[in-house]
Amino acid sequence: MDPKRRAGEEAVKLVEDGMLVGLGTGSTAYWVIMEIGNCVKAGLNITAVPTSIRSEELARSLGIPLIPLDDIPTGGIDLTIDGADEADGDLNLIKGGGGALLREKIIASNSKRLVIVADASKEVKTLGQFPLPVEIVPFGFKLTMGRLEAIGGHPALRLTEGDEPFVTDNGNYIADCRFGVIEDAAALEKTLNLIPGVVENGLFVGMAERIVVGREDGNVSVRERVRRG
Ligand SMILES: O=C[C@H](O)[C@H](O)[C@H](O)COP(=O)(O)O
Repeated sequence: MDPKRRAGEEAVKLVEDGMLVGLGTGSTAYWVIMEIGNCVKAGLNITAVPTSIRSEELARSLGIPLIPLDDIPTGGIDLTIDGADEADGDLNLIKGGGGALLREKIIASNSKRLVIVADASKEVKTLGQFPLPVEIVPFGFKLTMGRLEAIGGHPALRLTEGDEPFVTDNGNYIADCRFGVIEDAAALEKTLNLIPGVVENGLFVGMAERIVVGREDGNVSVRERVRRG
């Protein structure tokens, strides 16, 4: 079985009756949503909120009950299960390879628990090999990219296969940045979000509670965040 599928199915064991569940985005979260769909068909009673239009469509097609975000209290999501592009030893993450980082971060920051599903390729010692997605507004995007360049981000505008700017679910662009090794993810996250024109960035610092990793040998490993201080 695909390691991503194995991780997804294992993580869904954390979903309990009555929960409000955040549905992630991407090829690993796909398996989470599929498995939640199976559980709902088998009688699991949950409601869910999606992190992208793609995940919303998939969830709807599977009959997973969705509720509008505006109908839930701040911080009211019980559990969100989502993928990641990189996860370091402290479970700090790079997300947004699929362009869903803004909605994912809003959902994650309103979740009591964030559980990450991944295959082993996502585990890294230090973040930064995967280009860091930064969501920027189209207005003045070249100026904003100049600011990202000035702080060492070497930004590249994400393009579609047709060479048009990739547009997020929120109508924005993505600048994929190469900062090299990211020693202080918390500081970089803040610095980026202070640049006018930047909406959000793909660094998720101190948010994930645990990571469920599907491995090629058929095993699944679970690692929890060590709380410091
Ligand atoms: O924008 C996309 C999300 O952050 C994904 O969760 C992330 O890119 C990981 O996706 P995948 O599981 O497909 O590698």
